[in-house]
Amino acid sequence: MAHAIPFARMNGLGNEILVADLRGQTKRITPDAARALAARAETHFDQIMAIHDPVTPGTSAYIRIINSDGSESGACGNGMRCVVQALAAETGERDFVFETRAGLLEAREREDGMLTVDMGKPRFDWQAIPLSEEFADTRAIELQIGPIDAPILHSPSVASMGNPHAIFWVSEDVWSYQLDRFGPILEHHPLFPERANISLARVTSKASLDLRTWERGVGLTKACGSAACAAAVCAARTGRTGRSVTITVPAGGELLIEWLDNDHVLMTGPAEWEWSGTLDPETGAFSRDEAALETAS
Ligand SMILES: N[C@H](CCC[C@H](N)C(=O)O)C(=O)O
Repeated sequence: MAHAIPFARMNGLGNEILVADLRGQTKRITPDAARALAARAETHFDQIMAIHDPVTPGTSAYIRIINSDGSESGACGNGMRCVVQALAAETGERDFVFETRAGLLEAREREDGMLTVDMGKPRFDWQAIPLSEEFADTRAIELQIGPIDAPILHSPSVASMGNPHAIFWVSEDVWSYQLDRFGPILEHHPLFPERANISLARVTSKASLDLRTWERGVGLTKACGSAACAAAVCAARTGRTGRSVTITVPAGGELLIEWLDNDHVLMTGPAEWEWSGTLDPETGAFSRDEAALETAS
């Protein structure tokens, strides 16, 4: 591999993340490389967080977010926590300002090792999400799946956290719905010209909810940080919860989401390093570091 770059396999509450270091060079991870990495069990991922040199002065890095189908997103909460943990370990710094396609965001590693990312301000206007037709009130839009007179899922809240989200409120266990069947249909629904992340949320108290997500460009994942933020703000906005919510995700872990008075959404949770290696950003060929292999064997 002539052009190998370092990367780390990590996860954020089970959301499978590759953090790739492209600082100091102009190369980008190609969609083909992303799909090749996603197709192999060892490197199968939900998102690649590609760290590039900063573009805007005063920022720590520019982060490109790549889904497993090779498409790009403006936000990835779980991946951003992984980036913070990796860079904090490398530099000893705790506070960072990152730039993504969706703008600037601040993040930090706390003393207790938890990672907090300021996911910015949610957007609720229909053009920002975006929707393909006008809805004056996005707290509940007209969209349903199942029989017309007895829909299985209906009236989602929609929001943008830098990426599009639809949140369907359910009263049964989030596992009792066939999200693997409905997810792809709703992700590609004509109402969402840029497709959408589709979540099922069950409110369990005024300060907690269970969440399961079908991710745009990926499929079912074990957790989705930006969906957790979207679900929390939509829950607060519709009076289902207060503005501070603990979200339980399928892998069993928890994220704390706080919607501050200044409209910013803070997400706090863990990240975990699994192993490191090098990869070719053009082909996706990779190898694991020997030290990691020794530890694993
Ligand atoms: N796993 C991510 C979401 C990735 C977003 C992506 N699926 C899209 O919007 O295309 C998260 O923790 O926020």
